[in-house]
Amino acid sequence: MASPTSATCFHLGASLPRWDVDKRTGFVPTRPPLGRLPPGFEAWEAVLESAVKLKLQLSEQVEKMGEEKRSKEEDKSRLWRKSVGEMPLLSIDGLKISYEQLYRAHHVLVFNLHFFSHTIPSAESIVIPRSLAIPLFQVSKYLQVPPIITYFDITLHNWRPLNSLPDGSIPPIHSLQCQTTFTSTPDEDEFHLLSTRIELRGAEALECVKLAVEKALIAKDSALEQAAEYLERGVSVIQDLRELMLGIKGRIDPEIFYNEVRPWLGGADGDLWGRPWVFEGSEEIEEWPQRWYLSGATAAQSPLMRALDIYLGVVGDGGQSSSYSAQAGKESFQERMLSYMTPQHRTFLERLRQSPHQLRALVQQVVQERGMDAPIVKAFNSAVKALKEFRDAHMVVVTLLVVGPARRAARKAAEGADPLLADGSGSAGDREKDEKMMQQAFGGGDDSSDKGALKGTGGTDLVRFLKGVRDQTTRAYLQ
Ligand code: HEM
Repeated sequence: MASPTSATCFHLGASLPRWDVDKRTGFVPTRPPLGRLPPGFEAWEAVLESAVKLKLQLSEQVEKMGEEKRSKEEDKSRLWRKSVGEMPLLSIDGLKISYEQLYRAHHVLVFNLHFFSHTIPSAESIVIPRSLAIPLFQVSKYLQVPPIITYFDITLHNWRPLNSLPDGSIPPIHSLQCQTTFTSTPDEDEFHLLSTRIELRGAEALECVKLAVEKALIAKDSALEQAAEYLERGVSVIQDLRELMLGIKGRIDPEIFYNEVRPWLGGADGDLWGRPWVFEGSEEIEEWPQRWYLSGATAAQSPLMRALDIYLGVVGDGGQSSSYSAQAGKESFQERMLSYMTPQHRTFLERLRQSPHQLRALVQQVVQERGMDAPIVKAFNSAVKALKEFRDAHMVVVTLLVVGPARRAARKAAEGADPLLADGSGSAGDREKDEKMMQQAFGGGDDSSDKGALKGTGGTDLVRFLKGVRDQTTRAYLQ
């Protein structure tokens, strides 16, 4: 087995700050994200503030309202969109002095973009005015992230502590609130903050696995024992992530989530009426990177989950059909998700993936030399099991919040009733009921032939996709 060199032990620890990754908070910034742009950018902030205060409604909801209410909502959103068109065209030069300002600018502009696009009546086309489109494209180009709402905007950079934080302390996971939501509902707050909490708690798992790699490289008895101990600690953190995930039950009303929150996060490729999003003036942006995608925000863009997958060898299982491997001529979904992350996080993950010292390979070597009973082998398999169980919990939550409401809506629609009047029966549900529903959703055969397959906000055929990733995780077990 390879012995460590200073370079190999050094490879991640020293580079953490450079990649915007902290060993205490992971991919979440250590300080609360900026809450407001400097006064010169007040026009963008004011428009966002007014969208939130006006409680703008999704056009798909408005079109189901009675005539009077509908026309009131349409007038309200039309006036708001007019105010967006009347914003001055601001130069972004003044923002370039700090990443915090640029991140806040992206956050504000993409919330404005989604308020704008998702309130346009179905009979009208979606044309984003220059006053919004041009600065959004400029900021996105500067940051090298897509001009659309991403996980970074709604999760990693969308929180503030409930109480002020003493200098140097890390954000307390249970005492946070969102900076911006579309619906001002506690359900939406909980939804975004769940991922923020998981990212924050998960930082310790990353650190443990990183230390386990460093110890495993030494390959001596005592170092391998220490590596196993670090991995076991990582296992208990991943188990905490599962508890956090399941703890969401009862805190988000599935019908509110499915009908009122989730549609706001949809991207340019997911319009219900198939309309393109036209960005006025975007052709004036020089050297615009053509490869950017414009799908909606999804936690599949989570750098934490990707890092755990890389560490535990879930990524890169040589050519087997999976969400990480591309089909001929097509980038895989997971590859595409990388392009929604910041270049710092992308590079961090790419470095991790290309590292010549992969934990799974190191542990595999131990299997050959010492057999399956070696503590590090058992600890590695426990970590894979914990990650698989986290994915099972995720599928329970997806069943509760997406599959269940979608089925109820389809049933009501087929019966000719208004799907929005569904009884919300998914909100309580005991464990047995959840699991039965999950079995029905995920337990059957491959639904790839289902033309009307349910889509995630990231654009996947979600049942098939999530089953695939779970199976891929089980393939990482060592035996
Ligand atoms: C709470 C409500 C949640 C819902 C309704 C939900 C829904 C979904 C859906 C529909 C997908 C399929 C991809 C797509 O968007 O097209 C997905 C994928 C994914 N989600 Fe979630 N999700 C939730 C929470 C989370 C959280 C808190 C995390 C972790 C931070 C997470 C991590 C992932 C990952 C990593 C994927 C990619 C597939 C995988 O690696 O297992 N999700 N999610």
